[in-house]
Amino acid sequence: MSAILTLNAGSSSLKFGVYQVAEEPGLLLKGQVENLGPLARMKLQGGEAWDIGPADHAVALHEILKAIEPALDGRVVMGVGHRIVHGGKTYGDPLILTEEILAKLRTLEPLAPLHQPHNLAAVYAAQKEFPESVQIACFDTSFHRHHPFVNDTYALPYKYYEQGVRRYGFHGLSYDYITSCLRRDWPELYKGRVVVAHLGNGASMCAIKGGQSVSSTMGFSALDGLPMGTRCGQLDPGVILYFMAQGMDANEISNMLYNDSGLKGLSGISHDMRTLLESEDPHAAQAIDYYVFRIKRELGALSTVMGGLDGLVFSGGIGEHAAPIRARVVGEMEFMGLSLNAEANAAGETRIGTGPVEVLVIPTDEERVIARAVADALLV
Ligand SMILES: Nc1ncnc2c1ncn2[C@@H]1O[C@H](COP(=O)(O)OP(=O)(O)O)[C@@H](O)[C@H]1O
Ligand SMILES: CC(=O)OP(=O)(O)O
Ligand SMILES: [Mg+2]
Repeated sequence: MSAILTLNAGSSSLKFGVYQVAEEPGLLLKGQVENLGPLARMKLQGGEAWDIGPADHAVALHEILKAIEPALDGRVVMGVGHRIVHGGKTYGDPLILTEEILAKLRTLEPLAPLHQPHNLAAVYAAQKEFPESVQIACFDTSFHRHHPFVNDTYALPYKYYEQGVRRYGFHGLSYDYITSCLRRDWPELYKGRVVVAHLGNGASMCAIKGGQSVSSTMGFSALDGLPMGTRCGQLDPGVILYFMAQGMDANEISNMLYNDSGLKGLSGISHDMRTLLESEDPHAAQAIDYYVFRIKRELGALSTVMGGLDGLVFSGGIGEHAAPIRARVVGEMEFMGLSLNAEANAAGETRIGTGPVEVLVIPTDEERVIARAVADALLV
């Protein structure tokens, strides 16, 4: 008997899935270590959750390997699928990792410092733990690889585009999953113009037309676009020049933009939307206002790119669970044909709009997209 393991290192979590090998992989166990930092928690799908104390990605992986043993129940892990956040301009489709490819992926670490090093560390750990398994990379950038040039470039000297300074876009495994749900359950909408808002600790939005990514709010790195838990989102590059002129070096600037900005930096309270929504501090309200403002701005821009909007889908930790954020976005975009069914939104239903633009909440499942890719590789 054999099994598939999936590992998905996000910026605040390490998510995993264990599946039976099949064309449509059969789920055996799913869970995550969330809130990485001093107070991390292990959570298994279906309820069980426990504190594991301080945990970085390495400790989380160790805990996960312990937690999956009963689910494996003697099955041999034949394939481990990894979310690899950055594939650069070379890598798109899922592939079996070799030392040579891993070396190339390591060169992309500076472009995604909150993810890529942890993604690759998980590959080495899995190779050691399951020596008979193949390691499959599934790239977060892949869904966006076919953007039209105008959505793929910056207005820099062209040689930098050729060097790979491009708008890659991320959260592609999540968008891929949501698109597969639309194709199955909302076939008319699937053919139309949809904006998906993946609002997790990292956050981006994507314009998807006829099932294809047209434009994403994220670009060269996972910093651009929406403000996030600790990342700044869209920023005038002049601000970076100003910091440099003040004597800050690249590490200091990077640390500020990736770790100390976004909801955390603006509120001075927390990176976690739950804490901000509960807070009465006016700085929490200001950070939420900015968050909602940017989502609305991007929704307008992405709709324009597609020539209109047929549906908006919320996903990711905040998109799936923060009803007040959804209510504000939808309520403040009525002029574009969005309208909220407040009861359905508060009750956590899938369909929360009253039309004419469809508004949906679809929980993402990056693990399933990864598991399908591993099954494809194992069953050839
Ligand atoms: N009930 C909730 N209300 C508001 N925000 C929530 C809620 N549950 C989770 N979140 C937010 O979701 C974030 C985690 O989202 P997730 O997509 O799992 O993260 P990651 O980017 O690490 O994959 C948390 O940081 C938290 O801000
Ligand atoms: C790319 C990215 O920001 O991922 P996550 O939301 O999982 O941190
Ligand atoms: Mg994530």
